[in-house]
Amino acid sequence: NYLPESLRLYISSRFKEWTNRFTTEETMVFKDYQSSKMNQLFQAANLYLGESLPTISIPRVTVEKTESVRNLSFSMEKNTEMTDVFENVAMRWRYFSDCSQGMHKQDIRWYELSFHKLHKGLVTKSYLPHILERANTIKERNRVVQLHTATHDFWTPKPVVIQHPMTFQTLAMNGNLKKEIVEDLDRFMNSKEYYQRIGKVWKRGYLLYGPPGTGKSSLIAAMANHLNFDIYNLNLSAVSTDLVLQNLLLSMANRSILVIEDIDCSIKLQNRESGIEQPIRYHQQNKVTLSGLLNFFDGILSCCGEGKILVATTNYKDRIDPALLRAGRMDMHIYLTYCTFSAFKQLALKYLGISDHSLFRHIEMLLPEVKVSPAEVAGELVKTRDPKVSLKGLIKHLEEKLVADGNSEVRPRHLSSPSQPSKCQAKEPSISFPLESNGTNMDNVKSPGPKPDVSADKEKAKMESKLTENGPDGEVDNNFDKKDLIRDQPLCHNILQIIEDMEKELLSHKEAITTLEKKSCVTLNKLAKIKATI
Ligand SMILES: Nc1ncnc2c1ncn2[C@@H]1O[C@H](COP(=O)(O)OP(=O)(O)OP(=O)(O)O)[C@@H](O)[C@H]1O
Repeated sequence: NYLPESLRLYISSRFKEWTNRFTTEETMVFKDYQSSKMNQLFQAANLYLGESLPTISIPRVTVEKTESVRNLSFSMEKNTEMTDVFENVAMRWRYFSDCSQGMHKQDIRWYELSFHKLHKGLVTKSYLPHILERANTIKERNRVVQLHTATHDFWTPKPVVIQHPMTFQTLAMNGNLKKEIVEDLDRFMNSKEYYQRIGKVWKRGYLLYGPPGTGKSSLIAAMANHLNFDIYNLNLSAVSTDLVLQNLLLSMANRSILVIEDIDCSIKLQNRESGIEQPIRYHQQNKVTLSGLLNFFDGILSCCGEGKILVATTNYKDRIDPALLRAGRMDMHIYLTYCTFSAFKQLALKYLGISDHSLFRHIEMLLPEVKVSPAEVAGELVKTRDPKVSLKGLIKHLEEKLVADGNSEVRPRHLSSPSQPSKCQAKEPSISFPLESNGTNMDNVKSPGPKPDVSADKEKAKMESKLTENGPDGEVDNNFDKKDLIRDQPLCHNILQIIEDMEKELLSHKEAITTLEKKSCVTLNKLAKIKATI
């Protein structure tokens, strides 16, 4: 205390210098944050050392398991040390943590790595790169698939961990198609150097299209699980401008799948060909345009990050602007179709644990005749665990659908065009024909025509009842007087018009009945054939 401080500091630094001459050890420090940025070497060391901690003898370790990782994580306790051996050289690691001084107190953490000074070259040139590479592998292995959604023009800060059980093993799909998709994904993932060599951006676009319930969302989940990629789900109609769209894309992590579901619902059809650039949403303040979207596919997607996959889904491929569909934007168009027998067998194995059954033959005959989605088949199979009961339920469902599909096409001609409604629609004919042959009725088939005008109907019903000498309920109307007609010219004119309308309507009913009879015969024949085969 008798010496001035500057002199004390000088003496202590010279003393350290002098003692260092005799020490053979060197130490590197890895702080968790460097200039307020996360230090990648600290993180890498954390993962790398954590991997060997369960295998070495160490008095205390911290173990944790969080939702965002797959496996247990081990880390060193404060002020403890361990030794790692790399190329026969001992590397001594110590872990420290402390509380920072100042206004905002926060934890600071750091590792110290000590080694013989002769091995400094080995540490910087080989050991540290090895740690970084190993940490990347561990990170990938530990990763769980997360779902990011965009709200208020940003990705949600807390993504949801998806534990979707759908994988390519459980996805029921025509064997070849599944194989082709998996091969395409694997080829893409292993082609980073190839893309670089040919000067192409490392990205791939898939268009999934097909009727509802044919497994488009399930396929996306299977892709994400296969690649262990996060999913970024983008609803274009919730994005306000092209600029926001760009920012959203730029903030996506690498190795992720961008999903745009129901792309046909978000984009104004043919807006390029018409020459008028329409916003995707029609409210005035929204300005995401098709050209914005194309730039987004070609430009931004091309320059940011690597290994990006884009998946767009639609139920109606023909509603999408061709500009979006061309190769380079959508490289693979995957049509997901109604349930085939091969897909059914996969579902039966998954849901009932059976690979064959005497009822399979019946189902094999029915499936090509019925438009049924895998989702519907899965819905039937999941109802009970008893294979026989479950398969019988499915057969009943398929038979009912077969009959309904066949008959729903049959309707009086004038009703099939909603833009030209019949003048005599009040009674809603034909739609609810009961099918006596098999007990199925058509009550659930919707009328395509507009709702009838009830007041006008009452008037017509009155006229018609007079003409037919029957009341609206089919009772005989004895008050009808034919002399009234001769006296009243305008009334005659109206009646003639009604007669013509009724004739037309009756004719169309007749046609419908004939077609229905034919269809019923075809359906009955089909069922008879299936029965006979069984
Ligand atoms: N190919 C399939 N293999 C196994 N299960 C399937 C398949 N397709 C559909 N399913 C089952 O049906 C459910 C609904 O299917 P999914 O949501 O994938 O269909 P989708 O084509 O995306 O339908 P939408 O067009 O209505 O969004 C799934 O959760 C899954 O259980």
